[in-house]
Amino acid sequence: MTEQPHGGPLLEIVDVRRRFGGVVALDQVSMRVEKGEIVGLIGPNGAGKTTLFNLITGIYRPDGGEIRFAGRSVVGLRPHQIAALGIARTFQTIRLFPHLTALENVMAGLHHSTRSGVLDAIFSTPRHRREQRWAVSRARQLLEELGIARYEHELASHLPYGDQRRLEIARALATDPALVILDEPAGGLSDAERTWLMQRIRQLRDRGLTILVIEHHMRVVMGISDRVVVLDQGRVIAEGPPQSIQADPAVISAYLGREDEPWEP
Ligand SMILES: Nc1ncnc2c1ncn2[C@@H]1O[C@H](COP(=O)(O)OP(=O)(O)OP(=O)(O)O)[C@@H](O)[C@H]1O
Repeated sequence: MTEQPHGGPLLEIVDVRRRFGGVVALDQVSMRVEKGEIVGLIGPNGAGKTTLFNLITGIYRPDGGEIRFAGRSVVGLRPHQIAALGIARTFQTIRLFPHLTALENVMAGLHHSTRSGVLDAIFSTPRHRREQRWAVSRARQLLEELGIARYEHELASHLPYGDQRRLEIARALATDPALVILDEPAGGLSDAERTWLMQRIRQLRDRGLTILVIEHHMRVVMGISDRVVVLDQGRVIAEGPPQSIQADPAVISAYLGREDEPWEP
């Protein structure tokens, strides 16, 4: 993990604002994620959740406010620079390299941890061969940990949907991040797959990883989160442990009458 020890929260978002034309997607949003916790980010469709993820990971720039990771501002950094600081993410719509194998997809995530360059690769230097062996064995270990080792040589696009989601997580973990940002990891999964995912996310937290997760599926988000932050129309309307969020009148009324009914089991 690349983050330096410091006193404050691992991720700190202060008064962040972002508009798209006339739409105010985020309006003075502040929140924090402490090291070693799972924070769930919920809210009705269009609340601004994905926009916030895109600001944290450098895809968009905020119009105002501050985003600090391990005490340092990441505003204005490029996505790959933010990733190198120790933030990894998965996407709402799976983004794998479909024509690479499962193993190669994870190795792509390992790329920044290796030091050999193009010339090392062309001349197959001892350093390059050593690093390749290390990358293969680390990638295999991650496939094993995510329960998809049997697909090592399968093209990513040939994996069943739920296993593609697992592969995305394996690839995110390959960068050895301090913070993992998961965008609807339970989307499209079966009940059994969701239960497995919840256990796995808690195990990652227990091993010291910090996790920020957008999730529409309430059983999942309430089951895994240490804290839940609720966005509605670009503002934080509630924040607290899952039990208090489920009983919060502002949260219930934000969801009432919406299509994405939140409280299904
Ligand atoms: N690139 C963009 N261009 C224009 N408007 C955008 C863009 N991205 C987001 N928005 C708008 O910003 C608002 C917040 O969208 P966002 O996707 O962040 O919400 P969300 O909470 O992630 O929703 P969902 O749960 O449906 O994914 C919406 O009104 C959306 O239409």
